[in-house]
Amino acid sequence: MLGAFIDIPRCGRTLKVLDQRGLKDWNGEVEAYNFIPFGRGRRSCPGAGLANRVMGLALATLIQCFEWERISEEEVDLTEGTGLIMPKVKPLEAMCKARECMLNVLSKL
Ligand code: HEM
Repeated sequence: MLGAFIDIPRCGRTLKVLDQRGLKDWNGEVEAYNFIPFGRGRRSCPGAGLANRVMGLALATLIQCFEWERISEEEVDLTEGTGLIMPKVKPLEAMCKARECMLNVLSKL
C-alpha cells in the first residue's frame, strides 16, 4: 500500500487506499479506527496500545474526579473547524473543580 486516507462525504466514511493500481475502497480487516491516528503498516506507532489505555484512563479520571461547568450560561459552540484532527472553531473553555470525595484518589496519582 502506498498510502491511505479517509474520504468523508456528508454522511458515512470510506477508507480509500492508493496502491500501484490506483485508488480503491479499503477491503482489509483492520477497521478499528476511522481516522488512522497511529499510522498503518510496518512503521505504524508501536505505542498505540499504551496510548489507548492511557487516554481511556485520563478521560475517565477527568469525568470521575472533577465537576465540570460552562464558563457562562451560553451553550458550548460545537462547530467543527477544518483540519486533520477535527478542531473546534471556538476552543473549549470550561471550569473544573475536584470532587471532594476524590481528593484522596487524586493525591495518589
Ligand atoms: C495518542 C498518542 C499517539 C499517537 C496519536 C501516535 C501516533 C503516531 C503516528 C501517526 C506515528 C507514525 C506512524 C507512521 O509513520 O506510519 C507514530 C510513530 C511512533 N510512535 Fe506514536 N503515537 C502516540 C503515542 C505513542 C506512545 C505512547 C509511544 C511510546 C511509548 C509512541 C511511540 C512511537 C514510535 C517509537 C514511533 C516510530 C515508529 C517507527 O517509525 O517505526 N507513540 N506514532
